[in-house]
Amino acid sequence: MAAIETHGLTKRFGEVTAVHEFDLTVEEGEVFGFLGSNGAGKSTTINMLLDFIRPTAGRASILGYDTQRDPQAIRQRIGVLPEGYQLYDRLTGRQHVEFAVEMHESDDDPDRILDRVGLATDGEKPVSGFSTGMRQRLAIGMALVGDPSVLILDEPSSGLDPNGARELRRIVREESDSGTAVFFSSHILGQVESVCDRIGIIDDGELRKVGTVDELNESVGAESLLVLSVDAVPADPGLIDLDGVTGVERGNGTLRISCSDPSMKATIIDRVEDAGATVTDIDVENRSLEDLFSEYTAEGEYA
Ligand SMILES: Nc1ncnc2c1ncn2[C@@H]1O[C@H](COP(=O)(O)OP(=O)(O)OP(=O)(O)O)[C@@H](O)[C@H]1O
Repeated sequence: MAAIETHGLTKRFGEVTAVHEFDLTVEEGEVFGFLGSNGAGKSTTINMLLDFIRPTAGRASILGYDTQRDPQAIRQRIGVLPEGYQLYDRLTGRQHVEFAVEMHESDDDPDRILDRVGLATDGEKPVSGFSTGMRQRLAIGMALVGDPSVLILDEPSSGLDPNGARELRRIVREESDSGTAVFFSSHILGQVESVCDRIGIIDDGELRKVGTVDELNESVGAESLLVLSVDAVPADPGLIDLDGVTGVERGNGTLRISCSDPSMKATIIDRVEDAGATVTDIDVENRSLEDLFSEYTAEGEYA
């Protein structure tokens, strides 16, 4: 049974389509990176999975339970690090974990949880004295309570220093090794790339690409980036209409053209010169996953 499954999941807020027809499957034990820049639709998707908001269309299930019909059954089986979680300054770290243990009716040992997130010696301190990273660790610890089958982590690395981020990756891998599916939402490629089995890139409410890191690297490796220096950037040389051209970015005196068919380079240069520009230099760069991500997320830069 899939850990998370969505079919045509859609959410509109008035004119804004925050999530458009997402079809996603996350398998048991899989670490799925949900990658997108601010406003891409990540939190809206998570809020629908948690039944905090209702979809405009489509449906979702977690561990076979429908998110709208069986939210209670889902809550008992998942751990969540929500966006904008709240901690109580007066309470200690340990009290927070104890609270989570009670809520889950679990028999987890709070000290073991605190130890897993590197707060073993800070458990008796009030949270008011916690740094941002310590708060984040505590919130992650609370999400681990009850041995969840699915972990949903919204921007789990925010506030963590490099050590904390490494510890988080270790925890995520441990959870995955024990069969827990992890839905890891982030806007930082490096954090997703280093720990996730598969990545979904979302932008502007659309799921643009899904694959393993290797698959995504392969798909982008087939592409090259042609950088043309020009005396004047032509208004619209119509490059995007050419077969094999997947993106065009206009810069100051440059045109950066993503192109999946290397034999198109001469045609592209002809088009640019036909549009009245003189090409003064030509450079070809290999593409990386980073480029793919920025291509899908750089607002309005690629036409
Ligand atoms: N309650 C709401 N009412 C109106 N628009 C909303 C609402 N919630 C989200 N949106 C819009 O939906 C889009 C997706 O927002 P969402 O918060 O899901 O993005 P995100 O990927 O989680 O970004 P961030 O990392 O900044 O939280 C944005 O355009 C946002 O402005």
